[in-house]
Amino acid sequence: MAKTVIYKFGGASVKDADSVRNLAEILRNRLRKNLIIVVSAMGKTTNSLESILALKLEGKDYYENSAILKDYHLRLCRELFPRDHAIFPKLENLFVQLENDLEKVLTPQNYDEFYDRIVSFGELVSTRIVAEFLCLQGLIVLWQDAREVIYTNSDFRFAKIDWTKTRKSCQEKWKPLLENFPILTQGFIGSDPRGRTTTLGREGSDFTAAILATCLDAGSVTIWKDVPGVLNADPKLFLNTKKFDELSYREAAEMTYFGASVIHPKTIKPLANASIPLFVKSFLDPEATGTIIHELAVPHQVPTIVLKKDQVLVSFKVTDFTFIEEKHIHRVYEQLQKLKLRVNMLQLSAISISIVIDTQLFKLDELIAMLRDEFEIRYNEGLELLTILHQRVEEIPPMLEGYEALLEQASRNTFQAVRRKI
Ligand SMILES: Nc1ncnc2c1ncn2[C@@H]1O[C@H](COP(=O)(O)OP(=O)(O)O)[C@@H](O)[C@H]1O
Ligand SMILES: N[C@@H](CC(=O)OP(=O)(O)O)C(=O)O
Repeated sequence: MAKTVIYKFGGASVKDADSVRNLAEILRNRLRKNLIIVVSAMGKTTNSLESILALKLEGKDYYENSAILKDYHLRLCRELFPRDHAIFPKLENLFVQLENDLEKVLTPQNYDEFYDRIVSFGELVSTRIVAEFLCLQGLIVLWQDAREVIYTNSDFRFAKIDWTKTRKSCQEKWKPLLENFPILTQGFIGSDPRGRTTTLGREGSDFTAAILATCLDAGSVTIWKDVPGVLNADPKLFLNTKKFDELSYREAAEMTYFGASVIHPKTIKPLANASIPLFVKSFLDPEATGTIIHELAVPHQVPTIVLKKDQVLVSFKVTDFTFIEEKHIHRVYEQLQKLKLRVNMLQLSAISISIVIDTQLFKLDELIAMLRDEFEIRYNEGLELLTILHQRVEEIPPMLEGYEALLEQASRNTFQAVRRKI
């Protein structure tokens, strides 16, 4: 029996009617049984839903924003479907459901759970539209709810996969279906033991593709992007980028760890463990080869630049004239763990611990509140974390021109700086 193949289409590949038509063209010659198509929310829908949530939390009127979001999806559908198509009442129902959910009580305490219920809507609506459009084109796919197979714990917004349960349900529920039809489903979402909607972390649809691939012993995963493949820097930020034809799992994992947003950081590990190749291909040039990520003995050593925005540098200084000891580091890390904050860069001096973390609503205030009795705490927001892998010395100064470097560190293979525009 043919192995399952997973395709993942992100927000950019379904951002407007032409993009959805393009997706259908990509599938026209590729649609087969044992294919899962994972689709994200359309365009910047997840960001829009986050803005609606932020307004609601501040007690402000979000009606205009939700009307704009509804109008965006409706306009897209009007370009794709005849006026009397069943997608229109379906869309209407989904938006009524969103409005009802938005009317419930939101507090900082239930924010994460509320967030997951609301933002998952982006994927639920996009998959309905794409599935209906494919069927209209004679490309028959089965719409399936990812929450019926992707099981997680209840860490809302950053839910962890229950691999045993997920594998079992993939094998029992979806494997038989795949023998007859391709399945189209949502990225990014799952459900907790109480059936509540969870999400896997922003940009988590790539990870969904990897989870499904692992649990269904797939032959490959292809993520369709608006770039020719994985490049040695983000082409939206840097000129003269070079495409990797192939990368080892390790190299790709390292790039994503430091923030190369082309692939979600959790995607590589499960695929590497199961030796499932990951293809990164362009939805704008689907016949081009793209990048293959697989086992590769010889690493590239090509200088690779990764830029992570929205960073905060926090320094914890001991106040009692002692020096930094293990117990201080332990205290800071303990609190970071409680808040589920990951350290992107760490530097120790005799009297202080400096960490760089992603900006996240409420979390910095909470961290400071937890540790202010033990340390003198300072922080700088709105920073960028620059990482250069396989750096050449002459490449570093131009990267810092026009910037103030607040923190720098280098090893043989990696240079990092936290920078801010002067
Ligand atoms: N090293 C890199 N190689 C290619 N693209 C990169 C790299 N680093 C960042 N990117 C960015 O990743 C984007 C594609 O990822 P993303 O926008 O998350 O796709 P989607 O949401 O459609 O899945 C590209 O448009 C590019 O700007
Ligand atoms: N829609 C979610 C999940 C996702 O992965 O989206 P994309 O594939 O467009 O990065 C997000 O924006 O976070």
